[in-house]
Amino acid sequence: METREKIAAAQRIVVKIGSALLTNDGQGLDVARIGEWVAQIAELRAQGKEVVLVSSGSIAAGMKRLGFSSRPTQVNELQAAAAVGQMELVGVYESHFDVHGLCTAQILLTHDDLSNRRRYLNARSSLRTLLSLGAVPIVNENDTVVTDEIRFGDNDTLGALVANLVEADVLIILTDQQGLFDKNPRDHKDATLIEHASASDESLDAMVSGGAGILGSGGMLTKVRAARLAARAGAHTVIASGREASVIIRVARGDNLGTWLLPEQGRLASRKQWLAGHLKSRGALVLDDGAVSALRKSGTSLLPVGVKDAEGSFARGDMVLCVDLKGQLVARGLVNYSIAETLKLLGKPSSERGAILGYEGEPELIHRDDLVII
Ligand SMILES: Nc1ncnc2c1ncn2[C@@H]1O[C@H](COP(=O)(O)OP(=O)(O)O)[C@@H](O)[C@H]1O
Ligand SMILES: N[C@@H](CCC(=O)OP(=O)(O)O)C(=O)O
Repeated sequence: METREKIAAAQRIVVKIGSALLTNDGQGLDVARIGEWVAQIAELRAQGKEVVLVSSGSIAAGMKRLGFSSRPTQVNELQAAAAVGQMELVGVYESHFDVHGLCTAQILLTHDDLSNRRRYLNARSSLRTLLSLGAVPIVNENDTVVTDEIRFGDNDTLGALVANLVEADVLIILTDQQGLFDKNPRDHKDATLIEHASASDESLDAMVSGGAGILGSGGMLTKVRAARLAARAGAHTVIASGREASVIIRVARGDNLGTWLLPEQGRLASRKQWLAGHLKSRGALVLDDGAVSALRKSGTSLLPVGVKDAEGSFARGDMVLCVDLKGQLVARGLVNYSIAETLKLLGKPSSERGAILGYEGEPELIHRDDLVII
């Protein structure tokens, strides 16, 4: 029987509240319920725990204000709705936290902010400073400056990246369902709740087809993936219903509520966490079986001799995917050579690189410190 002692012992918690829940299925922001979650977060703070809130709801709130009856499809309308709604959202949070004597801080992040190592470190330092000063950071995607290609889109992924950023022990994802079911409960009355599973369990993916509700963006699949991302930093994830009384307090004290997704491995080094969360790649390297097994079993660097093919338009220092001969993802890493140079080095021993390139360069295509196995 699994117990949730590790969750009860958590010192740093990220709470993600989804759009479907926050807006009470489209009826504008559910101000009363937001007040209940805030009171629970204030109680955790009083217990000495640190909490970062990742809150959706700007687009849904802005839609109501601007009179849209359904979620706009045009990017500029989504951006306008987010700009209007974010004001209301943080205003509601601030007035509720103020009642408990807690100060709030708004953090709006984009994909670029977390992909760029320097900005990532800046965001991490700001969040840690805010926590040390006793403020409650409220994070959302900076929807007004992102277009579809570079959006996180759903806030589950953002929640996991924030959990990695602050090295949280637990990520609590509140949504409009009791947790993860073995099939979508909106369509299947006989769906049963999964009480706990390993975050890396691939059989979970087949349970979550069917996408998001009318207001949410990611559905359950992005929550399962977020749990996997958080697990890389050693964090536990609990997916639970935000409509349960005292849900945040109960989950945080280790009650058996919702779905608990466990990390299997220990914390990855901080640089590797950043690599794992770095979602946009510029190309791919196709590895032979020997290279795949060297990476997986021995944790070695990737040498040109084990690479069969390269595609994309990457430059030195860019993120590339490493796939096996069947196209399955094996690793991600920062490549030492451009695509043109990589194509010249394919399959060659590293000792020949000077003669091939006309300069010495590094022996590895990707150094093991810049590589994260998937
Ligand atoms: N296996 C599943 N278990 C629970 N919910 C599921 C499952 N598969 C799909 N869903 C859907 O995921 C929705 C929650 O995701 P979403 O609408 O994105 O919410 P949020 O805004 O809280 O992120 C649920 O309302 C449900 O219809
Ligand atoms: N940044 C968006 C959130 C997108 C969204 O709805 O995400 P999710 O709550 O994960 O379904 C907003 O504030 O509207």
